[in-house]
Amino acid sequence: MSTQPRYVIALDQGTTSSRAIIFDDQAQVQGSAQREFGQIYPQTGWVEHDAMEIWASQRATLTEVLAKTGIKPAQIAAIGITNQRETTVIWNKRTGRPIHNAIVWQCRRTAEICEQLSKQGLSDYVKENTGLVIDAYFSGTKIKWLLDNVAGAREQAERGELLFGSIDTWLVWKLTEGRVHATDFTNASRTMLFNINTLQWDDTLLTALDIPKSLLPEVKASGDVYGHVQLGGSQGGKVAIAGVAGDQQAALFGQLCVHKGMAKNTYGTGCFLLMNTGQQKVNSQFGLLTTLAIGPQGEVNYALEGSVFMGGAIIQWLRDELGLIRSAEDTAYFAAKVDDTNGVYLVPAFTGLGAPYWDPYARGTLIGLSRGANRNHIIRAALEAIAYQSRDVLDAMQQDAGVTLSELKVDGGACANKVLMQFQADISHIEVIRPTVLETTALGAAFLAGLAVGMWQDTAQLAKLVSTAQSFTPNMEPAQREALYQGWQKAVSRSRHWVG
Ligand SMILES: Nc1ncnc2c1ncn2[C@@H]1O[C@H](COP(=O)(O)OP(=O)(O)O)[C@@H](O)[C@H]1O
Ligand SMILES: O=P(O)(O)OC[C@H](O)CO
Repeated sequence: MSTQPRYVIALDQGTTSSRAIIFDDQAQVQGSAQREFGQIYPQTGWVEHDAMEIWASQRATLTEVLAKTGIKPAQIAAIGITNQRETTVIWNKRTGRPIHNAIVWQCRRTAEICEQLSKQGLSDYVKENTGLVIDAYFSGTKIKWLLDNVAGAREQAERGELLFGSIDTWLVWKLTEGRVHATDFTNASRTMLFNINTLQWDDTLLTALDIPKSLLPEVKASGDVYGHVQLGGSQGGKVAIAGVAGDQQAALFGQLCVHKGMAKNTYGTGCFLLMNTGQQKVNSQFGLLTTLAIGPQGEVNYALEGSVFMGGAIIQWLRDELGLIRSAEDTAYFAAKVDDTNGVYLVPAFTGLGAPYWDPYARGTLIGLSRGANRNHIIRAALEAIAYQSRDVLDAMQQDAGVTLSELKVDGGACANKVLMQFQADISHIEVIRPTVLETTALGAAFLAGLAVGMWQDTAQLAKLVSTAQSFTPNMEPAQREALYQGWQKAVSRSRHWVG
């Protein structure tokens, strides 16, 4: 067997599981390992992870994927890391132990801190300098909460004994045995503490949130070498950690959306639609976020992002709460039994609506029911809701960026569903392009890692390695499309401002 380093490992640390995937130099998956870990809900609306469990699960997948494939550390050119974004860990730099569970991106406990920031008149400042809206989603207020609520934390932080990290930073620290405390631009841009104009930590926001700068990691390019990890014990070897990016930006890179005007939609638990806007920072007028992404040379680019909270999660609800299906795959079968939803709309505003509405008071609505409405119609309405929400974001994005997209690249678990993909093409009047490798997030991290150590030369070479598995061409009359979409907008308006 050749010992040439012709493989890269992507560590994909997600909200519900940790994965390790080995890609070869043709960008083909050679093996993978996955471990789920616990979700901790201490109170309504609070979500935590045990950062030590995350580390253990990620380390285990790394060991397992090497054992499964028989690939030796010497054959690994580099390891890339991609991660659930915003989730916040603070640990003691001497002991390497977290001072508290990680506060997860979904956690709403800091809503009050956000209200105070808004009352201080910081909304415009935050939008202009971080590209974000003031929201509990991002790391900044989570850090403040930990410093204010964990006994002794603030004093320790002021003595320089604590470190903050998003999950990438935590994993790099652990993998390098405490030698490297760093993050990348894409993850930094989700903290609400990072100035996306100057590419520096923002002193005004650090002061407003009372966060000592000594807590913060060094910020590096996504395609830099971050450090080295010893793989395979004393018989093994050192491998570079080269390539770090937040999962949605990694997926954008994995789809090779590295130029202005290229967009992808990831259909996972939620849907995350990102468009690369190149060196141009677009300030959204329609409720989207401005965030950092990665350009063709690994340089910092800007992107617009629309986050939809309920994507594939609607399908889990049909399965787990309504018992209408046994598995997510069943939805395509039942939905295909009917031509349309018979006028039924499902607005999945279970936790309010994200982009472009940002209405925390909206609630789920099943509307348009008539005596003939049956299970198949409701299942179809659930699938269509994923596509309608994506169209909402897509329309906002095209208006903000002043472009008309000719194609939308897709990935994520739910894009396996052909009915959903065809309806997305129809309702958005756009060509939907599904790649052969659906693990685009991991592929993006692998690409960054391989490029950083010279296993691949440039993105033009990478473009030759990826292929389209299937494309879905729009095939709906304009009048029908607009009538359906108007129905959706009417249904959305009925779901809004329901509570509070
Ligand atoms: N064939 C399918 N049709 C519709 N939804 C699906 C299908 N397969 C998976 N899903 C949904 O996709 C989600 C899983 O996708 P994945 O990319 O693994 O998400 P995440 O990374 O957010 O955990 C689940 O919410 C599931 O309900
Ligand atoms: O772990 P995922 O795939 O649910 O992604 C989470 C996002 O990064 C949150 O912003």
